[in-house]
Amino acid sequence: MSVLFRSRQLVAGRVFTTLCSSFRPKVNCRMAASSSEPKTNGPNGRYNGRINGVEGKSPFLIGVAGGTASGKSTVCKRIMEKLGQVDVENAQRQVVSISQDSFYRELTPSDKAKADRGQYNFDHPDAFNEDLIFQTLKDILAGKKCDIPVYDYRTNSRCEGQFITIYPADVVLFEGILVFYFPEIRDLFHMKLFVDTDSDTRLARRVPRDINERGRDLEQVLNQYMNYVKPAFEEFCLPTKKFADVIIPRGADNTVAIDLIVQHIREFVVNRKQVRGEGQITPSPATSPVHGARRPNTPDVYFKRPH
Ligand SMILES: Nc1ncnc2c1ncn2[C@@H]1O[C@H](COP(=O)(O)OP(=O)(O)O)[C@@H](O)[C@H]1O
Ligand SMILES: Nc1ccn([C@@H]2O[C@H](COP(=O)(O)O)[C@@H](O)[C@H]2O)c(=O)n1
Repeated sequence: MSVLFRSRQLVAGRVFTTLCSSFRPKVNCRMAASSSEPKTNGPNGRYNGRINGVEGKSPFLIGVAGGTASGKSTVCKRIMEKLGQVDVENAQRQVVSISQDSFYRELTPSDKAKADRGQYNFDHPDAFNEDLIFQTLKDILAGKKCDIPVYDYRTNSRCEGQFITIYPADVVLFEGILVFYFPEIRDLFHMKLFVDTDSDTRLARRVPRDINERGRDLEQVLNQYMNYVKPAFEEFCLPTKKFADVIIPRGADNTVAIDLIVQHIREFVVNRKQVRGEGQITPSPATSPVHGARRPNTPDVYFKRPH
């Protein structure tokens, strides 16, 4: 196994400076399933000697942070595509992606007026409903079905009465600019990714996106960027890069990094389904395992707890 990881590290080059420690085997699931063994507590005592602490019912929760327009949602989409999950009906999905933007606080009338003038700081941690994020992720980890608010950037508010239902899944991706900012939330993730795209590229992507998709004009986008987005990125988002297990330079262009992450997810899912005696996740034909197919019954494919 260590040979495999060493060769993976060489393939990925500088991308995976922390990946090796993420993959370091600490719990063999076959052993962990035994009730006679000593219990091994992970962050928040969640593991307790079993996969995610609840005998395979809890999803593998992945946090995906990074600056605005770094490609967080695109990376999540690529991961889902490679796992053959994009065309799967919502209720049947084994891998789901949720945006932190769904958890912006409802604005007071005066804040709403500020937001309409581009003078509200949506990049400050206070703009997010931290308690709702925490409770939602706890519910997801408990295997509960959850309703996530739908957010409308054009009105700077939630869409009244509209929710996306998240059904219990094997893997949940939670992406956003400040997903690693709040310690209690950060500690919930089993794996933490940081999408590291250079700031000129991010601005060049944000401008057309905000104009075309978020109903803004050029002046508003640039003012907001200079007054709020850039300073908040430096103060609140960038310092959270140090919490990442895997840093992904160039975002979705970095197919090597994405393939390695997908491989890790697949190993988790395969192992859990073995433990539960179920079928396996269906990879899309486009999926390209970095080191080729591996036999699912051999011990080296059992999920290795990342922390
Ligand atoms: N690798 C890429 N090459 C070109 N455009 C990209 C790439 N990744 C993302 N984009 C575009 O940049 C914009 C922001 O990407 P997105 O994934 O939504 O970022 P984030 O979720 O970090 O805000 C979108 O318009 C997206 O289509
Ligand atoms: N009403 C809003 C809410 C958020 N924003 C900006 O969105 C950015 C976060 O989303 P990304 O997809 O870019 O990660 C954040 O930088 C906010 O400035 C907004 O403009 N309006």
